Amino acid sequence: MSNRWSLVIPVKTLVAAKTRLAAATGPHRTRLAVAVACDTVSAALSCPVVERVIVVTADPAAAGPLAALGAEVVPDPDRGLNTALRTGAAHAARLAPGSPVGALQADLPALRPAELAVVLASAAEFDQAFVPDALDVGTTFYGVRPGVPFTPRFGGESRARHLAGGAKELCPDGIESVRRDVDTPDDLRAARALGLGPHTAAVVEELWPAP
Ligand SMILES: Nc1nc2c(ncn2[C@@H]2O[C@H](COP(=O)(O)OP(=O)(O)OP(=O)(O)O)[C@@H](O)[C@H]2O)c(=O)[nH]1
Ligand SMILES: C=C(OP(=O)(O)O)C(=O)O
Repeated sequence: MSNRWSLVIPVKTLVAAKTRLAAATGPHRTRLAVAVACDTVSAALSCPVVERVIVVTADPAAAGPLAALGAEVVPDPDRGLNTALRTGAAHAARLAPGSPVGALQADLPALRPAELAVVLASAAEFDQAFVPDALDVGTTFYGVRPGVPFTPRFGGESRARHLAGGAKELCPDGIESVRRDVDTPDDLRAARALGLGPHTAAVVEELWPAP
């Protein structure tokens, strides 16, 4: 039994990823998607209550750099986001059956380890818990205590589905970086204002130098 978390981070095949940023990023879209995932995974691995990060992806161009950071990579069966998450959680259960398991979106480029630690400490008090995204529409984190079925309901308006599924909603002050996922240029501006991780900052500074 451990109170440190196994976190599953799903990374979509890059050719299909971050399409809402396509017009803004042109040929740099997939490079930005990898940078964002690298910052998310790095911050998660730096969080003291995270035991391991399991990345689920079918894309070798994402798998390589994320494994180099210290993530374990599990192949994606390519049957959608929630199947990818369940696949990662099953891997976690084999490695550490007594540990809590969480799913964290890969598009949190401003993620701060201390804010993630606040979320995980709070989530550990409930059978199932989740964090709504900054717009209160989607979800950025969903997690369960050891022994509780892992039932992610991500995709689109998932906040309402996680609530309906009985998960406790966590949104204390001071976890902005955990809630700030990046799908659109406006999201990227908001994440930049919070403070981007180094991989994303390097790409963003190159594409849109600060005045
Ligand atoms: N492994 C895996 N990850 C996925 C899949 N679908 C979405 N994701 C991941 O789930 C998170 C949310 O993805 P979406 O917002 O739906 O897709 P996106 O690629 O980020 O953005 P759009 O193309 O603009 O929708 C991101 O971390 C994605 O990488 C999937 O089928 N498999
Ligand atoms: C997949 C989700 O959201 P988004 O497409 O906004 O990243 C979600 O919030 O469940």
